[in-house]
Amino acid sequence: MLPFANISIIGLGLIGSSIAHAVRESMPSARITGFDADPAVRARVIELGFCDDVSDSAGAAVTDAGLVMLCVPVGVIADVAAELAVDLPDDAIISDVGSSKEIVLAALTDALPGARIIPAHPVAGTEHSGPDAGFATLFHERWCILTPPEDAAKADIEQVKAFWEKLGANVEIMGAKHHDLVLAVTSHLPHLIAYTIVGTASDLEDVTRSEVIKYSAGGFRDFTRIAASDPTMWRDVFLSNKEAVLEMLQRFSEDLTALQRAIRWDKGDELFDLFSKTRAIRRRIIEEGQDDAAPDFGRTHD
Ligand SMILES: NC(=O)C1=CN([C@@H]2O[C@H](COP(=O)(O)OP(=O)(O)OC[C@H]3O[C@@H](n4cnc5c(N)ncnc54)[C@H](O)[C@@H]3O)[C@@H](O)[C@H]2O)C=CC1
Ligand SMILES: O=C(O)C(=O)Cc1ccc(O)cc1
Repeated sequence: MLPFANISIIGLGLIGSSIAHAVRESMPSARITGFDADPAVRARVIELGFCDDVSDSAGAAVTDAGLVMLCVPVGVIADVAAELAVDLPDDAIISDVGSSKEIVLAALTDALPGARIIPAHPVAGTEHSGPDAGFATLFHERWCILTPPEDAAKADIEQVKAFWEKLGANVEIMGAKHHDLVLAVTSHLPHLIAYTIVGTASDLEDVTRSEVIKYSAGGFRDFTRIAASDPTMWRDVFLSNKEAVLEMLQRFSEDLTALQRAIRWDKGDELFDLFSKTRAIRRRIIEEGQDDAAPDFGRTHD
């Protein structure tokens, strides 16, 4: 049985379009209605044909929905929820794919009192954005974390879980606050480090830009991929998960200072011990078959 017969997707970029492609593949009889605030995106989605209907307002897109999936940057979720509030059917489940969850849960609860809210975060993506970037297999064997409010109906959680499993994801359920702490270290901090390191390299006066490009082997190249991620989306992630990101950044700077000291004072044993520990972590990830599901260094989709 289909988890949902009518699915509305608000925001038709990388994640929204990937969900649409994946629904088309795994639930071909489900009807997909889309909306995006950008008219150029709407026009492109009509050309690409991955929605059955493209509406010209968020409200019009949700009137028949069983599931509404908000696939917009976290910073506009509250506005979008307010925009569609009067048109949201009483029995629809509203969900999202935002990378930080505590703020999303608060925004949806405020804007849509009494609604059936089951936030989600597929821990899968790429550095690309827009409706051309989506693909049906994005969620295969990747984690999708649901962060339902404490009073959510079990049946609603199960229905959204079944939906993501149909798209090929493995589903985990956790509290929004815990999600934000975990993702701060596994995804948000790595992105922040990538943005920093690529920025630092491009600022160096005695290394020309062409040398940075020419010799960007291995590690640095992986960082440039991450640092090419969407600026709007990542600005919103850092501002919406401020507390956890700052906490992890504090720990990271302390560890960096310790490493700095070890290099300065020739503490080879300390460096060797740390690098052995980190190598063991990587090997465990590979052994457990999680290298593709790990968030998310070095993963490319071309
Ligand atoms: N990019 C990634 O790898 C991942 C992103 N996410 C989350 O998914 C969400 C969407 O990200 P992407 O698809 O990558 O971004 P994207 O930039 O590819 O798509 C976002 C779309 O939302 C539209 N939009 C912006 N404001 C809107 C509004 N007020 N009403 C309707 N549409 C609006 C934009 O025009 C754009 O087409 C974000 O919340 C992000 O945190 C989650 C997992 C992975
Ligand atoms: O492209 C990568 O390596 C990513 O890390 C993709 C990604 C970006 C944001 C998320 O919330 C989850 C996954």
